[in-house]
Amino acid sequence: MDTVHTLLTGLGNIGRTFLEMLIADPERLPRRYGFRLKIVGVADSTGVALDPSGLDLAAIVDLKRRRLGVRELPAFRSDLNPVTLAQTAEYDLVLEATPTNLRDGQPGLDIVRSALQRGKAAVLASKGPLVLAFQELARLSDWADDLSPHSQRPPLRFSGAVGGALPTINFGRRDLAGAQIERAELVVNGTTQVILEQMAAGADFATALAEAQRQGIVEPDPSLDVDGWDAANKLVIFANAVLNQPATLADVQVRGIREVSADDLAAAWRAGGRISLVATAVRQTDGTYTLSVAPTVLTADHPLSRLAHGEMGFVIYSDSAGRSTVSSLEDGPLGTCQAMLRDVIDIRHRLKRH
Ligand SMILES: NC(=O)C1=CN([C@@H]2O[C@H](COP(=O)(O)OP(=O)(O)OC[C@H]3O[C@@H](n4cnc5c(N)ncnc54)[C@H](OP(=O)(O)O)[C@@H]3O)[C@@H](O)[C@H]2O)C=CC1
Ligand SMILES: N[C@@H](CC=O)C(=O)O
Repeated sequence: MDTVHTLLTGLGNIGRTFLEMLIADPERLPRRYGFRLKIVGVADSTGVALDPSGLDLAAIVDLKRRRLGVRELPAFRSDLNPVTLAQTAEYDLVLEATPTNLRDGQPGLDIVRSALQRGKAAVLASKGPLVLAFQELARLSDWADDLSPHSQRPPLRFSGAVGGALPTINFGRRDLAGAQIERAELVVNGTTQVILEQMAAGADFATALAEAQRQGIVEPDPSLDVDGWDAANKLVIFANAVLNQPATLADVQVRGIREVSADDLAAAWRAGGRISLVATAVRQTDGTYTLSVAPTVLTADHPLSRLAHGEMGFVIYSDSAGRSTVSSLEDGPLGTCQAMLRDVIDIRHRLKRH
């Protein structure tokens, strides 16, 4: 049985849920895919634990549920931080789920950079490294070879970073290959979906935000969701990864949901539609895309107007595939963890070929 030695950085809603998912069915990967994930290193804000023979996942989950840190673990390493862990440990793959930091992308950026520089694979849930350094990370990884299965560069995957289980990146790159995307409308922020639905049902903003937080989908800094930056992050990643446009946040016009009123919401719902925070890319005659994020009225005839219960979705118009609509109703952070797992399985298949 093959073993993929793995680091997991960030043990919050995503990192902890990922471990719970592994614990819930430990035989799923070996049975169906012929390999095991062995978590040899973890990191949270209290530090790093490392055990080359494999950490006790149940103990880590128990610790995090009690809001304690990895410094309590017997395998705690006071001489390491998350970046030096990625730089020095023996492993095959890093799963990165620390907070999205739009100032300098740290610590996620140096974790992923170090892993790729050492030829290790990386799977990200966090968006900061991709938003701030997509082109650099692409050059270090198999993105430089257009994800060729024959690439000798380490694999980089992040399908969960752009809408969790919603297959935004995979669909755009793989299933629309050969088509020219004319317009993409992405509803990829679950938090604002929940807030706007709760407010439409009569809740005030604070109560609506608290409900999204209870579901475990709000960013550590909720203004990233509410002010549109999480959706803008995802649009920047989509632009780089799918539209081949090396966009940055400066290229996106961003408006969040703070000015949406209960009256606006009620009017949209009464008319059979809804309001969602939509990230839009529109192809211009020169081949570039304009990028924007804004609360948008989706009238009853819009393909995404039926999204409900925090559901996310996208509609993409292309020259040859016509109109493609995909949606995903996820159970809190678990959908993102599934997306990370599908990335791991994809990577495993690629590495096995070499
Ligand atoms: N929640 C979701 O539904 C989704 C989240 N994401 C992305 O995944 C990432 C994690 O999100 P989420 O799990 O919700 O966030 P949380 O705030 O729940 O967890 C963040 C984790 O990172 C740890 N951490 C904070 N600072 C550092 C540091 N300097 N070094 C190492 N670890 C650190 C925290 O430690 P401690 O436990 O000690 O506080 C915590 O374990 C974010 O980038 C987010 O954008 C992507 C898709 C969906
Ligand atoms: N805060 C994000 C989490 C996933 O990226 C959201 O609400 O969608």
